[in-house]
This record gives sequence, structure tokens and C-alpha cells, in this order.
Amino acid sequence: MLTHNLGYPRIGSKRQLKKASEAYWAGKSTLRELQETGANIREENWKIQQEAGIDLIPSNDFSFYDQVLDMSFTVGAIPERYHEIVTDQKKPELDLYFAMARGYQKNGLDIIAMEMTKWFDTNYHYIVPEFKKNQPFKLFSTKILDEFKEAKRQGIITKPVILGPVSYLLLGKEKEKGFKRIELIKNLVPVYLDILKKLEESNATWVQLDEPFLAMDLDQEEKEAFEYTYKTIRKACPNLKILLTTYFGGLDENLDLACELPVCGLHLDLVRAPKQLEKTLDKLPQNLSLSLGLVDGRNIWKNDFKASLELLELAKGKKSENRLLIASSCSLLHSPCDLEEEKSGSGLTAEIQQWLAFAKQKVGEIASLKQLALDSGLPENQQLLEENQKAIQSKKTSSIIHKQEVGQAVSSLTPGHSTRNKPFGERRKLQTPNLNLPLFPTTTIGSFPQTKEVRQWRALKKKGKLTQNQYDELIKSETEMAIRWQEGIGLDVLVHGEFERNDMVEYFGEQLEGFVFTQNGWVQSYGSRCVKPPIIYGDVSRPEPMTVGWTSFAQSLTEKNVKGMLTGPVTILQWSFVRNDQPRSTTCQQIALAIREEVADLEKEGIKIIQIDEPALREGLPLRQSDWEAYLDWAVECFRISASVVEDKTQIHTHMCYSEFNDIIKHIAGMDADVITIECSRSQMELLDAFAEFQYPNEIGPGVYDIHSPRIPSKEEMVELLEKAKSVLPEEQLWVNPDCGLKTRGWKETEPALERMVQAAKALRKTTVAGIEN
Ligand SMILES: CN1c2c(nc(N)[nH]c2=O)NC[C@@H]1CNc1ccc(C(=O)N[C@@H](CCC(=O)N[C@@H](CCC(=O)N[C@@H](CCC(=O)O)C(=O)O)C(=O)O)C(=O)O)cc1
Ligand SMILES: N[C@@H](CCS)C(=O)O
Ligand SMILES: [Zn+2]
Repeated sequence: MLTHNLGYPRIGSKRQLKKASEAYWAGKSTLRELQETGANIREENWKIQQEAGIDLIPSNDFSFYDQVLDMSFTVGAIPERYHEIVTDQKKPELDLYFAMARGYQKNGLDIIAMEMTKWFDTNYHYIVPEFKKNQPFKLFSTKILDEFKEAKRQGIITKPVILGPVSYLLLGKEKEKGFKRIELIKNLVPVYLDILKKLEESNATWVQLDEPFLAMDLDQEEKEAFEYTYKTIRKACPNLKILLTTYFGGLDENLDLACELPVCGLHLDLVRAPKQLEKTLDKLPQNLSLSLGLVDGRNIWKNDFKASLELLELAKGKKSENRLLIASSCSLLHSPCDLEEEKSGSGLTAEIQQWLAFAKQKVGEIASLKQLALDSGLPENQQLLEENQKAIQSKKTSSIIHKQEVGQAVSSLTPGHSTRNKPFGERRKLQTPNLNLPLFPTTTIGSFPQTKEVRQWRALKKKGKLTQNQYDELIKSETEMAIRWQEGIGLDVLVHGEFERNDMVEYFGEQLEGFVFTQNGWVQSYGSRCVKPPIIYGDVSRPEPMTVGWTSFAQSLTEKNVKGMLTGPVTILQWSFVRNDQPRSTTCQQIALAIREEVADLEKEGIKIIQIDEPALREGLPLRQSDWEAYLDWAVECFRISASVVEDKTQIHTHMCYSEFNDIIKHIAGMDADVITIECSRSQMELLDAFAEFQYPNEIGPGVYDIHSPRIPSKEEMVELLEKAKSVLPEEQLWVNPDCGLKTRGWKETEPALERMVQAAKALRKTTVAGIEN
């Protein structure tokens, strides 16, 4: 029996990679220093897993930005617009790589970044591969091989982790019409063969090929692509042990297909889909190894050894022990690094800490499960099991989890809680005179630059070097500056800037009961950006207003409307570590009721526009379409519970980013927000087509510039995007705004970008008959 791990977090236990990348991008450190940081993180990760006793330690799970971008780089899928950078021999390879991720505006070149979107149902974002008809592929980067050899020099024969060719293609996007990207499989597989043969020559034994699409709905062509790929690989590399990994869901109707592929092992996510084990054991040929994904890579709760051992026993009954592997359910990329980094005195009490396991502890759990599976009778193993069960029981019986009044509030919910009084058309008639806005109203999504200073004030307050009062005064001055500046450039609906928030979910988690937060539980979200998801351990309630003070303060400074800014219940749920003892829908209803109280209080304070952000609503969709309806029903209902408390003259906004809307547009309309702002610019307004086709009735703000890139857009390109929007949607329906909040940008980029955006809206108003200069 072997143990393995599908991937280890790569940001470093102290976010070394974030700090090193950002210093390099800012020109404050050298490429060599960045590369050294990468090498140190890899070495540390390999050591941790080696010391834990993991048999097959992953390599190539490290990335300077994203593993899908790494694959595009490896197979030379580099869009033509970056070729100018390639031809400049002085540019190191990594600069080209970062240009693809972040855009490039230097040396007279102005190149936009590649699109970024959600990695399945996680809060991790990947860079979308771009394909054209007859896309050629060639081995461009030897990263996979280099990292294998690097570990080998350190005495470790790793199991390289490679995104499988079918999933790689399916994660991408056709950039021209007239072909389907899956047709490129025959062009692509030879490059994979090239890599695999080189690994074989370097004495690699196991190679992990990730094919998460096997846990999704597949059409005939995609199924054939799987058969073609794995037969071809087997033929070319008969001595390499290919471990095919699936995760985030069950194989279901793809089980036969997966079991027939000529690979050496198959990995199942038994946390998300434990029921698939039995069926797989019946189907899987005896000579194939089975990897049991028992340790949850997506949540932070300690593994219940007893429950895992039951699954292991089931497997042992039908399969010989030496064909079994014990593993994490998916890559530990989605887990924080190390619970030991949590110092006492934080919200994480000793009682709660004993319920948790982060990545370092999880690899320990994988090794412990093997120990227990091999000989549970040994005294030290009995003790291991007892200690584990004591922690599991303590969570089940703890008095801090349930609150009677929260349960009662949820069971008293009626359809009235989730319905506005009047339909949108009627509400609009009341909102128009209440708000007095021009055609193409301009606004932003909420946050303004979280500058080094703002973050430092928070850090100083934490260390006790600033009092609460001093901190509040500093945040007030930043807010006032932002209000004055927005008035100055002529924005129509203002925001307070969210300077007081560390993060749009953590900030709420810190103020709601039923949540705890960590000091160092960072998880990569994209590139160098990390989040510290709060932990929901118990029933959720709102002891007191969370945003009213800051919003009212900002509103008191101006005659213009300031939007109240809240994170919606589905997003708070999705971006937190969620309790595993009740359905997600129940937890979401509890959060929805808490947000509803906040919405009511904001309205009472005279706030006329309230935005409830739901960027994670689409992300929460189950992987299989057959499960969508049930999820969307409760998710949309929860949004409506939080929003429907207001009078009809109050305007409710929502905001979504990184989402495709085509397949769920009916449900987006079902949210019944008066205005929705969406990310649109990286896809050049393509996302609007769904709204146009559906004849989406409410108002929409399609993002006109990409806030993830430091690149400053021109007024003309924003006008062009708005013209595009105008060609598919009635102009009275349109708002003008960026793609998302501006917290990750500096003022140097934000100021000209927003000034130009306001100018673009003004230019557009001039071209319309109904338009009035503001
Ligand atoms: C909008 N997005 C969000 C997602 N998920 C969230 N939970 N939040 C989001 O906003 N998902 C989708 C998108 C895109 N994803 C992200 C994710 C993360 C960021 C981001 O800006 N992250 C920041 C960290 C934010 C934070 O928690 N800041 C804290 C602590 C800051 C810190 O590092 N402090 C320093 C000390 C201060 C100093 O001296 O500078 C330290 O601890 O060392 C805070 O502000 O208090 C990031 O930098 O990664 C954006 C989009
Ligand atoms: N209001 C948030 C939404 C991000 S999705 C922000 O502006 O950062
Ligand atoms: Zn957003």
C-alpha cells in the first residue's frame, strides 16, 4: 500500500512566493532572487512530505502563477500577441510567462492579459488557454522535467503532476470560429509523449495525470479523446505508471470509460463522492491500482479516521493491498499550509484547533491512515485512533455549535421573505426619481486601492501600535479622500472604498457569530493573491451592524448617493471553510438572515442603493448539470432572502465576476437585483450575449476594463466596448463600471483609468438622442 498527495500548497507557509513575485514585478528584486524563493519553497514542501512518510511526493505542483498557464507554456500555446516579447532575446522566459498572466505595458508594447476564470467550483482562478484552428503545439518549457530532476538531486524520486491533455483542452477557449478545441487532441498528445518519454528516460516511475473532467458531463467526442489519449500514451510509454486522477466529484456515468483506460491507477475523490467506491471496486480491472482520496483537500476539518478506515476496509476486501494507494481527495492547493503557524490567543481556541488539519497535518493524516490500515492492533496505532476519535467526538457534542434562535429563524422562513413587494418594472418607476441618475450611470464595484499604508495601519492596530480610535481616524481620512476624488472626476454613484476591510469575506466572518478566523491560514486565489477563508463552525448570527457606520460616514460627506456594500450569503459560504455537519443550504440560509438584518439597517440609515456582491454564485454550481437546479434554487433563494427586506424605492445591486452566465441566465434573472454589474472586458463583452438573448429585463453594468492587469485602458477602447454593449442591449439598461473592485490596484493606475471611464460614458451620452450631459 502506498501513500501519495495530489499537490502541496506552493505559496510557502509564510507567503514567501507572494512577497517574492510582487517584489520582482515591482522591479525591487532580481529574477534570480525570485527563482531562489521558488526553489526553497519546493525543497521545503518535499521535505515536509518526506518527513511525514508520503511514498509518492508530487513535483510540478509548484507554479510561479498558475498550473494551467504552466501547461500552456509547456506545450507552447502562446497567443500570437505575445510573440513580440518572445522575439526580444533579452527578455527572460519568465517575463513572457508573467506577461501572459498579467498583460504587458512596457517598452512601447501594450498587450492585454489572457482571460482568467474559476478552477471548477473553487476560489482558485486559472489562466484560460487560447486556441485557434489547427493550433500547433511544441515542447516550449521543460519545467516538468527540470523540477523532477531538481527533486532527484535532493534524493527524492517524485511523482510529476501534469494536467491531462483532455482536461487541458477542455479548460481552454476557442479564439476563432469553425472548430472545437477537443479536435486539437491529436496535435497535442505528441507533446505529452515527448515529456513523458523524457521523464521515463530520467527514471520517473509514477506520473499523475489530472483529468478532473472525468467527473463532469462528457460528450461522445470528449470520451473518444480520452480513449485515444490514454491508448496512445500506453503504447508510447509502456513502462511509465500513469495515475489518472479525478476530483471534485464522482465518476458516475464516466465510470466505465475511466475503468477501461489503459492506465496503471485511478484516483477517486472519496470526500466529495464516497458512494462511487463500491461501484468502482466492482468495475476496476484487478491489475489497476486504486487511489483512495480520503483526506479532504478542500476543507480544514480533521479526518475522521474511523470513517476513512471503513472505506479502506471495503477496498481491501475487494482489492489486494498492494494495489491500493491512500491520498488526499484533491490537491492541497486549496488548504492553508500549517496549523502550527496559528498562535494561541487568536479566535482559534484550543477547543476548535483540535478539530482542524491544514496541509502539513493532512499529509500526516495520509501517512497515519496507512499505518492504521496496515496494523490497527499496535498499541501506538490504537492510541492514534483513540486521540483522533476523541477530537471527532468533541466536535459532535460541543456546546458552541448550535443556537436555538438561529434554528428557529431559519425554520420560520416563508416565501414572503424572499420576494420584493413589486416587480422590477414598478420598482424602477419609484427608484428613478429617488436616485436621479443620467443615462449610462457610472459607478465602481466597491473597493479602492488597498495601499501599503492602509494595510500597514491594520497591521499596526493588530500589534497594538495603533489604537482603534487612531486606526478609525486614518480610515476615515482615506474614505473622505476617496469620496472627494470620486466627486471630482464626476462618478455618479459613489462607494466608500472598503478601506476598513481586510477582505470582502473575512471582514464579515470576523463580525458574525459562528465564525472563527485564522492568523496565517492563507490560500492562493490567483497569482500572488491570497485569501484567508474564515471558518464556519457553528450557527451564524449577527450580533451588531457590520457596515452601517462606515457607509453612513461616507454618505454624510456627499450629496451624491453612496452605495452600501455587502458580501452576499452564497459568496460568504463559498469562500469560507464550511461546517460539515449540516447541509450547505442551511448554513447559507443562516448567513442570508444575517445579511438581511444588515440590509435593513443600511436602509434605515437612509442608504438608497445597496450592493450585495455574489461573485461566487456561479462558482458554487455543482460539476454535474443534473445537480444544478437544486443548488440554484437554494442559492438564488438565499440571495433574495438577504435583499427582499427593502422598500421598492431602494435599489439593490449585485456584482459577479469570473463567471459564464449563458447556462444559468434564467437564475441570474431570478435573483431579481435591480442592477447587476459583471466582469466582461477580458472576454470583450462576449458575456453580454447571454443577457441579450434572454432579454434580461433589469439593469446591467458590463465591466469596461480589466482590473486584474496593471494595464491602463484608453478611453477609446472603453467607448468601443460600450458601443458593443449598446448594440446588444437597450441603452436605458446600461451602467458603466470596471470589471471588479480596485483593491489590488494602485492609485497611479486607478486614477487615470476611472477618469477615462467617466469620459467614455460622457462621450457615449453625447451620441444618444436621449442622452443628457451630466
Ligand atoms: C474578488 N476576489 C476575492 C475572492 N475571494 C476572496 N475571499 N476575496 C476576494 O476579494 N475571490 C475572487 C476574487 C479574486 N481573488 C482575490 C483574492 C485575494 C485578493 C487580495 O487582494 N488579497 C490580498 C490579501 C487581503 C488581506 O487579507 N489583507 C489583510 C492582510 C494583508 C497583509 O498581507 N498584511 C501584511 C502586513 C501589512 C503590511 O505591512 O503590508 C502581512 O500580514 O504580512 C489586510 O489588508 O489587513 C493579498 O495581498 O493577497 C484579491 C482578489
Ligand atoms: N465589492 C467587492 C467585490 C469584489 S468581487 C470589491 O469591490 O472588491
Ligand atoms: Zn468582483
